[in-house]
Amino acid sequence: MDAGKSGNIRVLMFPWLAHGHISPFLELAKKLSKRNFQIYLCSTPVNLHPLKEKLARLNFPLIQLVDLHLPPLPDLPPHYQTTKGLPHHLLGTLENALDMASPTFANIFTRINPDLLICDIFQPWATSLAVSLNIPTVHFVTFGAISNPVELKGFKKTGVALPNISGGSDDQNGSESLSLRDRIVQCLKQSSDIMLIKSFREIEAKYIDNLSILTKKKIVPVGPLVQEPGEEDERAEITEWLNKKDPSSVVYVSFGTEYYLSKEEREELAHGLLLSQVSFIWVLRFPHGEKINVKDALPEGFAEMVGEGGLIVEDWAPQKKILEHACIGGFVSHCGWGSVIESMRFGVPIIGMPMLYDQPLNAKLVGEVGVGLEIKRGKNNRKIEREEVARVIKQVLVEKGGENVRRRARELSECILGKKDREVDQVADELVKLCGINHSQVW
Ligand SMILES: C[C@@H]1O[C@H](OP(=O)(O)OP(=O)(O)OC[C@H]2O[C@@H](n3ccc(=O)[nH]c3=O)[C@H](O)[C@@H]2O)[C@H](O)[C@H](O)[C@H]1O
Repeated sequence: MDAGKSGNIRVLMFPWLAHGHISPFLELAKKLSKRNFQIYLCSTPVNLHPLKEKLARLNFPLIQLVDLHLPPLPDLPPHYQTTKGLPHHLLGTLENALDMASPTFANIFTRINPDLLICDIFQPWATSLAVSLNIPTVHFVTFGAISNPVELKGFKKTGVALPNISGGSDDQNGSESLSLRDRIVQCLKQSSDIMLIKSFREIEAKYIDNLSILTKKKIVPVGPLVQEPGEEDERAEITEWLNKKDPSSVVYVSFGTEYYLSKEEREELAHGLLLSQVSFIWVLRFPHGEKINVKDALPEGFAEMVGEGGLIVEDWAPQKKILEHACIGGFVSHCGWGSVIESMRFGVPIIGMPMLYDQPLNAKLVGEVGVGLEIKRGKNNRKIEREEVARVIKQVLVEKGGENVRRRARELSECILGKKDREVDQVADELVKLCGINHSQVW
């Protein structure tokens, strides 16, 4: 970096191709651009297209979206170049396709000539490129410190598979691409001494400190970074249904953008919702090309039994808008990190139903912070059971026993609101120091 340079620091941001990663990068880009950082956000066209329209409506002149075209692969057409809606068996293919795009990324990098690269921890070749050009790299971890990257073995302890996104196994059984753990370790070894994380000390202080010791880096929390619901998220039919419900009387059910319930899980969840007698709004999603119609996807006569007591939303729902609504009293969630933080921001207690990756650890954190309870799986078969689903929903939303959780969720939401953007100011300071440029920032 050129210490003599002044003006706006130019940041190239390069998240992994997942909605749950791109959203936090975009929110950080918005906040840094308001502090005069020039941001270039790089991803595949299918990931950037919905952002183009949104950013055009909002006022972020210092954010530029940069298309990265992956090499054409027979089973990975352009609309599959994202994890959103991608059939699970293609995750490794997507990871390999991104690796194959490293020369294209190198051309983008040299054309933009950034002062700083903010990158995910799955693309070590991007970090290597920056190091070779003497440009500092900062990694931005979009999941919690509790599931910190260095202790990936923790995922095994919780009995869930690692994301097989690298095509190879985590045990590096000679697969042609790097294992997830190797990607992360290589990234951490090459990057600068600070690492950003989408978290905050009020919920993760001990895990953030532990991560700093493990990685020997200064861990800089960026705060909750929750996108405030905009008018564009309005879905009149959903708002109309919610407006008819009493305060805190409805449970919202969603499993993020990458997990799809099995038939058996849908059955148990559906019957659990019926048994709970709590009104619900349930986002029902299927991978591209595997969509089932709602009538066949749910138990026989479910719609008739539920009547106005439940609303099924297919494919996509305005999650922040729903969580913000006064009638929502709980969130049955897979505990993806983005959903956990959003539920905390809007003060909605979580009924954890973790599935994969970091989600069991996120569910553990939710319990430790006191803003939710976890649906325990069957002792022998670790399966979801309808009676347990109903028990936890009723406890969190209705019963006296859930009062502490409901109160703690409200308290944490007020704490988050009171923080404003304190963490982002510190992030901006750290990046200016790292780049050694007289950055003209006013905030
Ligand atoms: C970091 C990684 O993100 C992954 O993303 P995933 O999409 O599964 O879940 P979230 O992180 O909750 O992210 C999901 C995001 O999609 C939004 N949404 C989802 C469904 C919908 O119908 N409408 C919406 O607006 C939601 O508001 C959230 O922002 C995995 O969790 C993984 O565990 C986590 O470590």
